[in-house]
Amino acid sequence: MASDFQTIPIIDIGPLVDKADDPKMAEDKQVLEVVRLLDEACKMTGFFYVKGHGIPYSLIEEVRELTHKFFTLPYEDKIKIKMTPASGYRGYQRVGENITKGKPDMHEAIDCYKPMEHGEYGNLGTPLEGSNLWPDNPLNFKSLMEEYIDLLKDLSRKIMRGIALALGGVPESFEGELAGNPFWVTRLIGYPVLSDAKRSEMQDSDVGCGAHTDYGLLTLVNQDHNINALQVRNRAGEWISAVPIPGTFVCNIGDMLKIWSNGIYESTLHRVINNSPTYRVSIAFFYELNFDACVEPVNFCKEKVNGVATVEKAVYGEHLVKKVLTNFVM
Ligand SMILES: N=C(N)NCCCC[C@H](N)C(=O)O
Ligand SMILES: O=C(O)CCC(=O)C(=O)O
Ligand SMILES: [Fe+2]
Repeated sequence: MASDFQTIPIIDIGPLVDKADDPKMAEDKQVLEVVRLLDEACKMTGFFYVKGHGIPYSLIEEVRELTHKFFTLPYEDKIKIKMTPASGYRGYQRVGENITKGKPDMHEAIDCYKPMEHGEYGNLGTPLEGSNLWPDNPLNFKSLMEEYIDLLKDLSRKIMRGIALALGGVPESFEGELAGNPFWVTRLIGYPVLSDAKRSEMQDSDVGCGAHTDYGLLTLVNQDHNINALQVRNRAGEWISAVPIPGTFVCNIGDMLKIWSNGIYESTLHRVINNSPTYRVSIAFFYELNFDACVEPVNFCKEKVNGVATVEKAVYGEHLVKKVLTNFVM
């Protein structure tokens, strides 16, 4: 259960990243200390920063710089990769097109999903079938993003090995049938500057992204420096800023991990409000389960609450498709 946290912990995951593929990782003192910190963070806040992750600083900066460049292009250029139902909901969406709890969000974005072949998951996958739409300007956009996504996939797998241990499982708990072929989502997001009048009034309609939880296992957010916009809700209902810490990722757990852990870890509500005079970019990478994975509370997490399941099971792909179809009314 989330607590009345006032700050979000920073975890140096260096030892976990180094030893995540070592068969003896679960006996390593330094790894176990990282695991303990992950457990505490997942229980207390559902959010934490990671440092010592091994992703080059220059790459982290460059993906945001290129994303800034794309969003400054004229609208006619951006809609060349327009997101539609026919594109598998992949591509560019303008400000206001994404909807959270019935209200348009004040952000534009490029949405990407793991490529999916026609018929790969039967009817379950149909709405998301396709491959990603990348702009041809900036020139190296596609190759840079694909490199970034590959690295974040592997990093997430390693963090999930730590989280598996934290919950009392084996390191491979989130591999094999459940997440051996993990689905992923990447959102490149831009939050425009509000007019001065709006900034002083701050109406509801000026929310960059309304309060929501993420859908899968683990999210890694790479956000612009010097703008406090991402906010996380604590148990008392206060919104706590996830202030940018250059070189780190903000990590948070999603709905599927809440189910698997029988609610021992919760997917914490968060929102984005860019009330600053500067355009803000963030790259959110979502590491998920196998698209067709059916997830239910694992026995050893049920045992911790008298053997009772406190959450409903779900098929990941169904949960995602339902969300995507209500996020965009087209
Ligand atoms: N894949 C994720 N988590 N996307 C979050 C998108 C923003 C919230 C969305 N409109 C909603 O209502 O869920
Ligand atoms: O822009 C951010 O900092 C977070 C975005 C987010 O929460 C999401 O896309 O799910
Ligand atoms: Fe989110």
